[in-house]
Amino acid sequence: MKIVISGLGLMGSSLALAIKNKRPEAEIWGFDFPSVAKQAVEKKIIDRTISEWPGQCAGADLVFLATPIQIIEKQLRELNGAIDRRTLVTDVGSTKQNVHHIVREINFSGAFVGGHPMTGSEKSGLEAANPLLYENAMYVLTGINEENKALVEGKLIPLLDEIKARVLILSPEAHDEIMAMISHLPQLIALNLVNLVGKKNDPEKPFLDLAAGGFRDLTRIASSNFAIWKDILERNQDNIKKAIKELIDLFEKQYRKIDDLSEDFHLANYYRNQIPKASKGFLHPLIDVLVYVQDQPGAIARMSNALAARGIDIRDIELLKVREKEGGVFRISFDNYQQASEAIEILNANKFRAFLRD
Ligand SMILES: NC(=O)C1=CN([C@@H]2O[C@H](COP(=O)(O)OP(=O)(O)OC[C@H]3O[C@@H](n4cnc5c(N)ncnc54)[C@H](O)[C@@H]3O)[C@@H](O)[C@H]2O)C=CC1
Ligand SMILES: O=C(O)C(=O)Cc1ccc(O)cc1
Repeated sequence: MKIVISGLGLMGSSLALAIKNKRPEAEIWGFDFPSVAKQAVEKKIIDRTISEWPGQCAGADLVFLATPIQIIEKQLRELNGAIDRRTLVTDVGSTKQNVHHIVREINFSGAFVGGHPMTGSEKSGLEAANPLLYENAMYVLTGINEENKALVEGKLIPLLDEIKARVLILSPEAHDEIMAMISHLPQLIALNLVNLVGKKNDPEKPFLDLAAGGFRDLTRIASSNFAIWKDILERNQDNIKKAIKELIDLFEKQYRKIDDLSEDFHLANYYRNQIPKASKGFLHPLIDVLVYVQDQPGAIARMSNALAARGIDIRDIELLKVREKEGGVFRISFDNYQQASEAIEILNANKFRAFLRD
């Protein structure tokens, strides 16, 4: 199977690693700026680079576009005429009506289905790649039709199943409306909250020093990369403006009855409990613990066995830094603070150095 991934940043590199883990026989071709593509080959994230774009995409089984949204749009136009309907092109962009609009407008020569994995992070670039990023993540597909159905069902969905993503089919319109509310509005809320408080911070009144769990939970994504968000906000601006208005209305109501919010708390508790616990949800970030591990045989097994023996489930793991002969720093992530603190206790008792990540 020949798979092309354009854009070897957080989403593209993580996808490449996940596919390679499950399908070692697949040939993964990567496309990015030459320096990035070269690094991706050196780190064995991809098998080979595309040196002639779009020509070398011809004959591929699958092409994933994982660049910023405006580049996805540009590359769709470039691929037009270079591939035929035997190649299924899909993207991982955060908005969907825009890409379907282009596919219709140019009468795209390949097969196309929209995609949006509901996973990611505030980090970007190939260094942030994580082979487990797609595991248990919802993965939206849009615009399945008679023309692309056989390839979507025969090639794309089986691959997504293998990397343990959970496919959900939506219309591009429903996708963009939902994203405005559950992804794009939260991004703006995080920005506003951090900026509001950050501007007031001074030595006399150290707002930021005191910012604890709730503030941190709500604002992790404030560190996101504007290069990605610029396009998202532009492409989904109508839905986002509607979402902002609705939020302002809610705030105005609360402003008028700040002493009587029991109903709001009641409802919020009820809805919050309905977010599926088993999937990587936006409002359910994992709690990270950093662990120093000596470069000794079996050290990782000792770490995971110690936690498994006490019934603590590691939800994600990543090697952050490694020095030969000295060992490395692992990020291990847990479902909640309680499990994370228990894990820290167990690991420290087992002679690891573990602590909560800021
Ligand atoms: N960051 C996140 O959490 C999520 C992002 N997405 C979507 O995934 C896409 C990629 O986002 P990330 O991986 O976060 O970004 P990133 O910044 O980590 O990676 C983007 C990659 O595209 C490459 N690129 C940029 N312009 C290019 C060009 N002209 N030609 C070739 N390569 C080019 C960059 O060099 C970089 O390696 C975006 O469309 C975003 O909307 C979707 C879900 C989650
Ligand atoms: O880090 C997080 O929790 C995110 O929400 C990241 C993210 C950013 C953009 C998307 O389209 C999807 C996910």
